[in-house]
Amino acid sequence: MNASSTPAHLLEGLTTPHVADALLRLGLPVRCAPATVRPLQPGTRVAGRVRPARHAGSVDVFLEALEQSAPGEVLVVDNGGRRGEACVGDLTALEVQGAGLAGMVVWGLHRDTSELHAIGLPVFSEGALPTGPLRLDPQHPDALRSARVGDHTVSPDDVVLGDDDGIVFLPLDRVVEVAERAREIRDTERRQAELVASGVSLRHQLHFGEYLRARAASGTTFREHLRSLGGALEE
Ligand SMILES: O=C([O-])CC(=O)C(=O)O
Ligand SMILES: [Mg+2]
Repeated sequence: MNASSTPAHLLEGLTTPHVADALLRLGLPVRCAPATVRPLQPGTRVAGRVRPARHAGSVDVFLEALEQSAPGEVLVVDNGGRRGEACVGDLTALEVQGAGLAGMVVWGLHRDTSELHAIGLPVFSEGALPTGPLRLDPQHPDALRSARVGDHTVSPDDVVLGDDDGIVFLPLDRVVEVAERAREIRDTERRQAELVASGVSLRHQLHFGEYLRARAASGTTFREHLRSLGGALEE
């Protein structure tokens, strides 16, 4: 994969809502991390191929994942959303950064918050807790092959995009198509926003009066109406 075709490059200028809407339009599953997975630092963005690791009480699984990783990937840590322990901190972040990865997304908690701010690696997690793990469980057989994030299981066949709205996953082999569709949606929405700012209401742009009449006459839904206009907004 050359630099101009990396997932991060293809997704440049797109937000997670643009990508989520593109996935929906293309009939692909819209897989988001739970809304509790937030960027440590507001304004953080991360994009890259998923490098999964399932944590079982020790950071060695992260070191092992990095042995198999490539620069530009994003370490996706599955700690089962555990609330009783942090599983990544400054040392893990430094190692991830040193391996050239683009960031870390954690379904679970982190610690060493002030050091993480200083390191500056993009980190998304569900919050902080002082204690690391007090357990050591057997490693899951798929510990380096896939990671669960909320309801979804992701692997190196997936790409992750994160920003202030959270995290969305998309299939690696569809990134070009998803990005293209997301760009169309973004451009349509930007034009609509500019028009609103210049005094043309969204209701006027979306022929809202016609929709209300069609709904009364034949039960047309707003989504059907938008589709008939080729509009954006909801998807
Ligand atoms: O010990 C841990 O669980 C993780 C940690 O603090 C670090 O990576 O610095
Ligand atoms: Mg630490």
